[in-house]
Amino acid sequence: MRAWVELADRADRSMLVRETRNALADGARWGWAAVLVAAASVWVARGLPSPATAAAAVLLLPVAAGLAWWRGWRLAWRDDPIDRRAAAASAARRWTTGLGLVAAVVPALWLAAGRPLLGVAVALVVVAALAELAIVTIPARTRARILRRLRIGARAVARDEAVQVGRALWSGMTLDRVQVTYPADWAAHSETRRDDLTGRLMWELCGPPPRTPAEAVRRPDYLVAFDAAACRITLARMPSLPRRLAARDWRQGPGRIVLGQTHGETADRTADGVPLALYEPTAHALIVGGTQHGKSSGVRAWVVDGLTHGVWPGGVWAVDGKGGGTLAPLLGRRGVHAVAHTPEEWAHVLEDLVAPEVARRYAEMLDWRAGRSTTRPDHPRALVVLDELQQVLLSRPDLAAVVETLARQALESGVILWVITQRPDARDAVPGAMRDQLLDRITFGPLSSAGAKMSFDVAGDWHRAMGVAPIPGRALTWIGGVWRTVQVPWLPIPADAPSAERLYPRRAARPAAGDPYGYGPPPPRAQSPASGSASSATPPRPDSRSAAPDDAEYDPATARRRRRPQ
Ligand SMILES: Nc1ncnc2c1ncn2[C@@H]1O[C@H](COP(=O)(O)OP(=O)(O)OP(=O)(O)O)[C@@H](O)[C@H]1O
Repeated sequence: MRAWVELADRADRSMLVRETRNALADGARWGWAAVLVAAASVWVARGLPSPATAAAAVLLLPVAAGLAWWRGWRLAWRDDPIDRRAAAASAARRWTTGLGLVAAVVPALWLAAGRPLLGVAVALVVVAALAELAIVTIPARTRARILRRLRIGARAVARDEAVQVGRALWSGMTLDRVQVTYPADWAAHSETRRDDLTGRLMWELCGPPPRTPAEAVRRPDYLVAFDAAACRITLARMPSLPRRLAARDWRQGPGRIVLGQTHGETADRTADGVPLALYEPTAHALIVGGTQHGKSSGVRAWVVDGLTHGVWPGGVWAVDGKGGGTLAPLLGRRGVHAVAHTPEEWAHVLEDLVAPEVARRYAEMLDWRAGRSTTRPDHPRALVVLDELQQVLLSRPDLAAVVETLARQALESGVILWVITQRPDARDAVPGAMRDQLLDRITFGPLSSAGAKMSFDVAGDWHRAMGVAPIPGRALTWIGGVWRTVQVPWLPIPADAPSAERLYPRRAARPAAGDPYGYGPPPPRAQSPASGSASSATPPRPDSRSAAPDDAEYDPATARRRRRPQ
């Protein structure tokens, strides 16, 4: 019994079984309608042979019509005309089925009474015709059903009959694009209203949220675009991406990282037929995703790509709060200042290496802007990766002040922060002061609606995050106001795959003796103006800036660009 129930449950969940059942049901109804019309035509053509049959038909048809009307009225007497019409249509379909059945079975029985073989042959022909009709009309009926579902969903949210669903483009039974037009007086400006409508349409198209990874991988991905001027929403299906993209040197030119393979229309360039999303970091980034979806591996690939393409001329520091070791292959590489795995190392890197460097740069920038320095500071872009910052602050709450200072001063100092977390919706996963600074957003795998909202609060468009499948390395990015789905390059660890070594920066010279982590000597501590730095000891007159070799405003991005190797 249990096995049967489980089998029935699985059949219910199977898209194929569901479509086949719908097709047979719909097809049978249409088939019965065809049989009914054919039977009536034959009957009329033969001159209404039997008065008794004619009388039965005359009686039966009004009874059927009356019962259909009554059923429709009873089912929906309280509701609006749309529901009433839908109920009446469903009742009419059932009655057509019943009458069609009578129209097919009665003559077959009548024939079979004297000539059984002929009766069986007629029955077989009817069944075959019905089955064929059901099969041939599967695509048309599936399309009509999908559009009907969208119409019902859109109207339920808009509460207005003027919502129109149309201009659909199809590939077979797959909906590639559809437009939903809403009335001009509909409250489309309200974010919750838009979210409701998009959520409902996505639900109708993609089904309920997936329960297993396999379901999620099969789930289609649609992009939603609002056109306020035309009062229109367009849902467009995203073509699928590869499940793995091997890392390589894409020759994207200096200063840019290859985020991954994306869809043709959002690609920045194509390399060997692969549409690529490129990234030139100018803001801090929040990187989010459930466990094992490829966050740390993706960051490793991007850091390495950046190091080998001059994106981080100021170098990289990494604080691995999980201590998982995914970033360990970066240790000792050229351009990598430090990778910290333990609480002592986190403190050393943040307090002794990163904080002084940021403070020094910040002081130089202030001196320049205040006119106290004649030399425009040259701050090559550097990167600090903070993986599971929550863990770091849990073990070392004393580092909170350093982290807060970083959040305030890093960007102005030409230092970019990448903050990685598994739980964007957890309280204190990322300190509030820092979170507001993380403008670029990247999520790996699917998110809960709360997680999606927290990750993409900047966009007000969070429902897009629901469509990304839990494929390792599959990410959704919100950078510079553009949504992109990418498959991030997979860069193995050289210890596992020695052939990957050539993609990493070369190893630096052996660490000096007495250097516990192999990080090299810390950079000089920042000196406050009061302590007598070169620039503050003899503050130049305000107009001395005009004598500077380059008197443009200080801009960390420009400073970084000037230093970028060609
Ligand atoms: N870009 C990718 N392409 C294909 N597979 C990947 C990719 N990135 C990661 N993987 C696979 O997913 C596994 C987990 O990756 P990773 O440790 O980076 O995930 P994570 O999200 O950081 O997980 P956690 O938060 O638990 O550390 C890897 O061991 C690898 O097998």
